Amino acid sequence: MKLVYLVLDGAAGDPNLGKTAYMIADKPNLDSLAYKSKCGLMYVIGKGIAPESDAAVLALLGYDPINEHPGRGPIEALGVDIELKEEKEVAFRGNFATVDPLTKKIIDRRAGRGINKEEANELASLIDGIQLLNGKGYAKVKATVGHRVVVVLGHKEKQLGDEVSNTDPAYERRGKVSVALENFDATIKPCIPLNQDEKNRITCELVNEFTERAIKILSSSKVNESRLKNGMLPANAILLRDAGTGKAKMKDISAMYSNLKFSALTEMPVEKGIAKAAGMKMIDVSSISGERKHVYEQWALKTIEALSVSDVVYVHLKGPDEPGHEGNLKLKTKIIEDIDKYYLGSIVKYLEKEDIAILVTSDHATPCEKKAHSDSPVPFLLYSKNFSDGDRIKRFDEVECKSGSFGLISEGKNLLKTVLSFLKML
Ligand SMILES: O=C(O)[C@H](O)COP(=O)(O)O
Repeated sequence: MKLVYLVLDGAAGDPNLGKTAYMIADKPNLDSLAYKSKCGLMYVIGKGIAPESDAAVLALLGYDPINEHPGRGPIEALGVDIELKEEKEVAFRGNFATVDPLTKKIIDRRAGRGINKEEANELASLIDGIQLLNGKGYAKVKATVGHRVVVVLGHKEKQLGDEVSNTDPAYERRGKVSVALENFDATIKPCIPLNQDEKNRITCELVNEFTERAIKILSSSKVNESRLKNGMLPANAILLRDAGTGKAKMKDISAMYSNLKFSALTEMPVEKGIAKAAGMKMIDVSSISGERKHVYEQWALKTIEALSVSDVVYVHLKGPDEPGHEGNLKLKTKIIEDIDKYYLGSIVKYLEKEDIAILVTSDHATPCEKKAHSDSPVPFLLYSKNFSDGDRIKRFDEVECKSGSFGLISEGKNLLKTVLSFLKML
């Protein structure tokens, strides 16, 4: 038996707030799969926790998202092949954002999301390599996808700690993980040490000086001059979150699951970094771009190819999350429909012919009404053609899956082992 593990990023919503994209979408493949599948609902990390994708994906893969978390900063750095010097460098996930340079009020946490690759690389190059703390410290900045950057702060002599707060007010640091906040004061926060350790204080000095310097340099950049001229928001600040030091290390995922072979198809640095740290075979999809129809059909082909060399193929599609953050229910629904039509439409017949199971879920809910991640439980379905007793659920959504035979899973970290055991793959 083999398994396709399909994660639709942020696709779930909260039916208590209104009809969700899953409920509205015309998704014949997901709905007919649900009818023949065993379904359920799941708190990905736990009730009351609105996870970021990093902790959520760790849980979906069976890691403890709190105690086995290598830190999002190092994960994103690994995702874009940045090596970290242990305890001499700290990595952060960053956002290009738009702020009022005087008040540090945040106008847009993502500078309107309209940053193209050339602009992002040009802006990053202006602050990459700046010296800090009178030459004792330094910054490395790498643009990744859209408004996202990886920032590495280093010190030439002193040890650095990673127990420091976020300057990005939208995510609150709780131990190794950050949780999404529904309400927050949209102002860049000072970075403060989370304990008295001297090395954390030094990291905070680096962060706060870097934040100030970045605003000054970016605000006077030619890129932002032309963005303003074209009526776009300037990307004149970097919001930092999820500090981590040292290489992202995780248990080898094959060793966790009876030496099953895992492959991964991912889009974003965070999922790429997790898959690499877990020891998965990375399937290169970087050359696939263009219209969603083409992208999803190509991803389906790559999934089928990966199945020839893997027992489990992890597929993480980012699509539905961003319109969730923008509150755009229409676009979120359309993207789910396109995934259903072009990805699942290209693979379901193959799975049935080859007797391959598929597990479909989300890493978290991103309800359009909240424009943020929420702790709402996410629906999942497990399909295998051998199931004679599917749940006869008519639609794949948050309401219908509640009555699925898997019931409500309280912690997503138990899902994969449960499913692999159920499929007798362990
Ligand atoms: O898209 C991402 O990178 C995250 O899931 C959301 O991060 P953001 O709120 O900083 O965009």
